[in-house]
Amino acid sequence: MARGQEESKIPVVLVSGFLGSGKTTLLNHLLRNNRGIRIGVVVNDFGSINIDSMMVAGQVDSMVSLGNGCLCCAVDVSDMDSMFDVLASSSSQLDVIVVEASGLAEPRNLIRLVLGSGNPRITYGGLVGLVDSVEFDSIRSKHPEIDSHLRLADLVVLNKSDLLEPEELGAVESRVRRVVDEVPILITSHGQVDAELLFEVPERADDPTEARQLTLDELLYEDDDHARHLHSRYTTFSFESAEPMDPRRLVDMLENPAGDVYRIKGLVYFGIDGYEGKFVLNTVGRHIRLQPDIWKDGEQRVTRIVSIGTELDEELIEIRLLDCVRRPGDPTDESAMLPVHRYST
Ligand SMILES: Nc1nc2c(ncn2[C@@H]2O[C@H](COP(=O)(O)OP(=O)(O)OP(=O)(O)O)[C@@H](O)[C@H]2O)c(=O)[nH]1
Repeated sequence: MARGQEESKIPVVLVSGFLGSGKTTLLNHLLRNNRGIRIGVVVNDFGSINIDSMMVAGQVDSMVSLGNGCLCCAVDVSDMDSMFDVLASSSSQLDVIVVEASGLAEPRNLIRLVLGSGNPRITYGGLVGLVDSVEFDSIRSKHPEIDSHLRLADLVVLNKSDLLEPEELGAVESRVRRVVDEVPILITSHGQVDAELLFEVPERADDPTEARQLTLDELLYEDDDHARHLHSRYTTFSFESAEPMDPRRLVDMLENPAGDVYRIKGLVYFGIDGYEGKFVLNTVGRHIRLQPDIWKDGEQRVTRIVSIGTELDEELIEIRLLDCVRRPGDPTDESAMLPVHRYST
């Protein structure tokens, strides 16, 4: 364990990966299967509605009631250091802090923040780079900078292996291997990574000193090419409606999203007889999921949807989403839910 080096220090492990690669899924898995490790969580989301933290918070709530010391904080990058102060306070007694980077974050900047933290109890615990094995090639062709992000990782997690045939998966793994060279690659599905594996600092197989490429000085003085900064190319659009949504029009919109939307996530309220619960919405590229869930006590019945993409036509997206709001005369019986069932199992 990284802690072994200095008993009082808490390793901060960064989890990065492009939009939709499975960071929240991995985090939820870790929190559910923490093996008694006390995990503090920082969610650094991008977008005005912090859906990731809502999802993770759902897990953390239940864990807190079990008394295992999980914390969850949604923060902006600039708040990270004060977050570390709170998390590392002696009362929290955490074993590790996991930071879920926004899908658009530059991992180098996050590493800088951790290495530059003024908190004496914090130590950099390594970077986990998630890869969506299905989308790897197409993301890379649009964002060649992904290669350098992955090379910073201590462990590359090749996720969504369940969606590929073994042969295809092997081919993707070889391509990732060519990019990351000696960085260990772990093949998983649904972010099922053993907590104990992540909370060690993996040594590079060939040269343990290579990790020193990430010294503070080098990170601070290396000039980022901001023209290629992912944030500058991606925008988010947040939508909220207290009125229920029409399932058929919403599914149609998801199947044919407006403009260059890469990822849609959120919570949907249909309010159909027998389907009064919430639906957790996740689309990655053409992959759509609408998973039924229950509202927590006191949770507002609203639909919240965040669209993420390049050069979003916000006006058009809003028109399309407003068109999905239920109108008088729309069916409200069980059959109205049929289009949703295609994506809810
Ligand atoms: N089939 C399959 N689906 C997965 C796997 N991992 C994650 N997913 C699904 O992929 C979608 C995106 O996963 P998230 O965990 O939200 O991804 P993320 O990286 O946190 O996404 P951003 O916050 O947008 O960057 C969700 O619908 C997940 O259920 C996997 O291994 N296999």
